[in-house]
Amino acid sequence: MSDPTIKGLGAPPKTYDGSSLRVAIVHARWNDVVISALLQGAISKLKAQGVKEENIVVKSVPGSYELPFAAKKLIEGGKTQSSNAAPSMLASTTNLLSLLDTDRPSTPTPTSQSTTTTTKPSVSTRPFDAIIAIGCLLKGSTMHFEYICDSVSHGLMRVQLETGTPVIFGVLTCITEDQALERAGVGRGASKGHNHGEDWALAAVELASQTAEWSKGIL
Ligand SMILES: Nc1c(NC[C@H](O)[C@H](O)[C@H](O)CO)[nH]c(=O)[nH]c1=O
Ligand SMILES: CC(=O)[C@@H](O)COP(=O)(O)O
Repeated sequence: MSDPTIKGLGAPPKTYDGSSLRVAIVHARWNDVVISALLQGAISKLKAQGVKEENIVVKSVPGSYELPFAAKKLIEGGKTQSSNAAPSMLASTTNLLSLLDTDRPSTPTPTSQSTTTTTKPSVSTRPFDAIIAIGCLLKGSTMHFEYICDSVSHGLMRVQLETGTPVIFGVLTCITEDQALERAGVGRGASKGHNHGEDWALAAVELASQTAEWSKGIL
């Protein structure tokens, strides 16, 4: 019998509160069985960490190759949306919110802020505190997989370093379908595996919370 594995994520130094955070998830649509499970895992865990539904924006792109570009545009769009939400414009936040609303039918459209006339900046138009980029790359018969894995991993790293907004690497790079299904918690064998979307949500809340403190010099 083999030794038990030592592999795995250690406990965080503290529990992070996501109630004031705004998070965007951008996901590819390739290999949708896996993507759907990862997306649901990420959304449920974000909510469990206190992130409000109206502060979770979900967008999709065709494939993983599109993720770095989309992540960067969402970060920029969140900043633009925030600066547009000046007090004089808050009466029409319905229009502003529609620019970056979820396109996933299962995630309801935010309504609670749509008629506000307060002069306090709305939490739903603040810049994104973190992005989760979700994709599932499966090895085929050509070098397509290798090129996309390489560009997407480097691209997402570059986006977070250039923008200062954490970008969570939620891209599975799998040789077999079973590897992908098990990492989405929907394995076909006796063990369903573990949904890594949940881990990515935890990473997003942790990095967003730490970044907010570190940026203010709270170390
Ligand atoms: N084969 C996979 C792809 N391929 C599509 C590319 O990501 C891209 O959309 C296309 O080349 C157009 O730019 N995408 C995945 O996410 N997963 C794959 O297994
Ligand atoms: C989109 C492609 O280039 C496609 O032919 C890749 O094929 P494979 O996934 O078998 O490498």
